Amino acid sequence: MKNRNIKATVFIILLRGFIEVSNAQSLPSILITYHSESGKTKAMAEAVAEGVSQVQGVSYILKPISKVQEQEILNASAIILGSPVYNANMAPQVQEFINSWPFDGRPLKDKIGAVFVTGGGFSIGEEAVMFSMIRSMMIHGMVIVGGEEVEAAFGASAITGEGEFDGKEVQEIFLEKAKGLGKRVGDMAGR
Ligand SMILES: Cc1cc2nc3c(=O)[nH]c(=O)nc-3n(C[C@H](O)[C@H](O)[C@H](O)COP(=O)(O)O)c2cc1C
Repeated sequence: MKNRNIKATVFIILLRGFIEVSNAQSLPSILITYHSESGKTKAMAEAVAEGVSQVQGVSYILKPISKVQEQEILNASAIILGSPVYNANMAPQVQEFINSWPFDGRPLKDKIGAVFVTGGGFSIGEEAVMFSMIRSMMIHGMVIVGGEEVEAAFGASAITGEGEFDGKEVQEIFLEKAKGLGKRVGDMAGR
């Protein structure tokens, strides 16, 4: 009798573990990925992740583009991509990353896409870079989502090197835009 009880208990524990793992695997997964040399775009990526984490029923992966595996791109329901502005372009590493995305059969079609950037100054490339990344996502057939507020309509951006924003950590006003972007993408991916 005692043996039977032990077997039943072990079976229930294993079954619960199996159900938990299956649930975790079936949650929509959001890939938040970025390139960052001096930490500003990384700080925005972490704020995006904080926003996603406010949404129930979705999971996320947060990592630099250099660490992303192709399978993580294919598994993702949404990709939120961040770049610093370099001479009014996305960082070359981000362009290379996009160029590496699988295209045959359009496996990224209908995935959600969203972007965030950091740039040194106002109106010297941030919006151009957001649209550049958005355009590439659209070539893949992705569905683009902007931020929660009109101030992040095309994605979240932060100014990191001009006037009062120079020489500091990324300011809260910009991190809030990133959180809003993460939350909105999380909401959409969960639907
Ligand atoms: C080579 C280079 C070119 C840059 N060009 C621009 C630019 O055209 N416009 C802009 O707003 N900021 C420009 N910046 C500033 C960076 O975009 C800004 O410092 C950014 O926040 C850095 O992000 P990170 O800390 O994630 O590396 C440039 C920086 C570098 C290193």
